[in-house]
Amino acid sequence: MRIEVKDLGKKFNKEWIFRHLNTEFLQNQSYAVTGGNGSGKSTFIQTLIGYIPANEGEITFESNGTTIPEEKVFQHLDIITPYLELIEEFTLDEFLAFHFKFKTLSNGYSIDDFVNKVYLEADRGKQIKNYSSGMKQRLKLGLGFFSKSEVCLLDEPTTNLDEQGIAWYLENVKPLLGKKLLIISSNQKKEYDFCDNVLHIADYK
Ligand SMILES: Nc1ncnc2c1ncn2[C@@H]1O[C@H](COP(=O)(O)OP(=O)(O)OP(=O)(O)O)[C@@H](O)[C@H]1O
Repeated sequence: MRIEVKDLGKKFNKEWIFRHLNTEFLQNQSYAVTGGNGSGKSTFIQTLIGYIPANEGEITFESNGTTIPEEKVFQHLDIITPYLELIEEFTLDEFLAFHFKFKTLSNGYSIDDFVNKVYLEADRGKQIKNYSSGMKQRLKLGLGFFSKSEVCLLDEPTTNLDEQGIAWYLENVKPLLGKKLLIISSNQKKEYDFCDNVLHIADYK
């Protein structure tokens, strides 16, 4: 998987958040997208995956030299963001049965393995709306960590995690290095200091 970004620009009203952004994201490499609060990290991630439209430029997703049609891009990636809503009415078991109809677990993983990995065994029959914010975040991150998708995008990954949760994040994100195309949007060094490449969003003002 390779993502090519050509002359990308996004503005809200008359203000450019970023402009003339040219870069590429290569298979099995890791990238941090950094910048202060309000610099445009989340906007960039959302524009990259087509969740919000760009005002200028082009984004191409390629697999084995073939362009992936826009409507199929989602089959290749997991995106974990604070604005991603879980289906709160579902219990964990119901949610995972639904989610993994569309996505595939990592090789050799079962739903039970997934539940163990995100430390939610005791809560699998509970509706997600009754989870704490940290439990929801562990579940969301697990969807990126323990899936077979080639691309994992993490926006502010340790939001709502306590010290133990942050240690769990680091323990599980690092094995993805060299195995997935990993893009982490963050302004906290400890969330991304293991990445091979850094993109400062403010360089594209
Ligand atoms: N839907 C929107 N309409 C208008 N302005 C927006 C919208 N979404 C974001 N912005 C503006 O775009 C700028 C970048 O916001 P963004 O959320 O991408 O920053 P960020 O780097 O992710 O910030 P943080 O670190 O605080 O999460 C901000 O000035 C924000 O107010």
